[in-house]
Amino acid sequence: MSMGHEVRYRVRGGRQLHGTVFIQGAKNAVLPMIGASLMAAKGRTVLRNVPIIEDVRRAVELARALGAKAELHETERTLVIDASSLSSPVLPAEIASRFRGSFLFVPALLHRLGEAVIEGVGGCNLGSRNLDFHYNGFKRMGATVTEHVADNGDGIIHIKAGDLRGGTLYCDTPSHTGTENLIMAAALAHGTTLIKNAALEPEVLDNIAILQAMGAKIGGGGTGFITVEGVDELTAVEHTVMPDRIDAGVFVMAAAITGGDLSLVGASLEHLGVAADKLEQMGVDFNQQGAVLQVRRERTLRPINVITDEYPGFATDLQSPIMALSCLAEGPSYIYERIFDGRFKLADELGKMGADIEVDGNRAKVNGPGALRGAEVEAHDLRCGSALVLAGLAAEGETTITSAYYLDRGHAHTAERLSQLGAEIVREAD
Ligand SMILES: CC(=O)N[C@H]1[C@@H](OP(=O)(O)OP(=O)(O)OC[C@H]2O[C@@H](n3ccc(=O)[nH]c3=O)[C@H](O)[C@@H]2O)O[C@H](CO)[C@@H](O)[C@@H]1O
Ligand SMILES: C=C(OP(=O)(O)O)C(=O)O
Repeated sequence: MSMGHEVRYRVRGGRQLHGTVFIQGAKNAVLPMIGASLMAAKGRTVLRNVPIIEDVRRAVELARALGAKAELHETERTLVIDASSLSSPVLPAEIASRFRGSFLFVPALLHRLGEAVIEGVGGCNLGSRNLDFHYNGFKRMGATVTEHVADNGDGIIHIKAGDLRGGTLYCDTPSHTGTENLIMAAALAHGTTLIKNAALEPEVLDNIAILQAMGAKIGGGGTGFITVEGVDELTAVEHTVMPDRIDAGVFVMAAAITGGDLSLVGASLEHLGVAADKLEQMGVDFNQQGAVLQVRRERTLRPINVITDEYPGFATDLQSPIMALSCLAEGPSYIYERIFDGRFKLADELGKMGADIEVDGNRAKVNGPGALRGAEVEAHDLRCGSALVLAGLAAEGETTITSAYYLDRGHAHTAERLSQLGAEIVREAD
């Protein structure tokens, strides 16, 4: 992926973190909401608590490339979208291939323009990441999907909507964006849709909430069986994006890896699912006080067993961060990655910092405890990046993290927020 510029983080380890940190709005909630806002043929959608991350900047560029008006007010963390002028069905590769969430714009294009042309879909490279549940669902609703090869050799996918009608749809496994895309496609389709094996993630529920406010008729959110009764139009609304549970999880682990204590504004123990229990077993103390989650780690870190799963299981996006944390645990930790087949490149990077990790397919054994030392390491994907920042916070000496655009895809103001808590970290871009 071409970045345009190189982003690096430099971290000097050894400082305990203390203080209060604001958890950003959720990346995986705001991206489908931007897609949803493009379904409103008139009016302006106002999204609040928008995380100022690279994926949101790309989504704004993409919305504009499609003809919508989109203004990101960074200080106010507010995004205003007027999709009345939506005019192009083409998701151009140079923007869309930089983030996975671009595919969440497809339902709006199908309903508003009758077609979508996909030149590329991006996101973190985590092994095979198929979209068959999405395509199969669109097809069952009456769309046709064709693929041809462009002059430059790239595959281009053309979806023609025809007259989308409700039906019985399913996900083979409860896909997060797959569920969101099928709900959005069904929201303006004729008739009723049933989606079986739907995802239960809190971000899916937040997306259902904004769609309901827009006028969509959706039932069964959070149960695995979602019903959608198609309506004729959706109206623009104002909505506040939920807090990012992965950002929260990373700050919990920043407290844990440095032996500090933090107040996380907006973090919810419930949204952490099984990750909260695993962190507690490792030695983290939690105290939920309304919408502020207090965390501290005073005890020795104990080793852990992690199996990633769909919500409320252990989130795959927190798997890399907990691998970094488990390097310091008193004994061997076992990690089984069930969602993505290419998410262990981090092990080699942590190895450069002195960690002892054995990888066998989708299973890893982290032989703790081992002291981490600063090194030059590469963020191969977003969560690899956040894990390396955590490792850097605990390492002796300086850690330089390159390819850190990936980290900026999903975390806002990382260096500023950590510095305020006492960390020594700077971001450099050239
Ligand atoms: C923008 C966004 O919300 N990204 C999140 C979303 O990604 P995303 O929605 O892409 O993840 P999915 O839940 O769809 O993918 C889970 C698994 O299902 C497979 N699959 C998925 C769809 C499909 O049509 N066919 C198929 O085989 C994938 O290859 C993967 O192995 O959920 C992931 C899992 O919680 C998170 O890591 C990502 O941060
Ligand atoms: C895999 C991730 O995101 P995306 O689906 O946007 O690539 C992630 O957030 O770690």
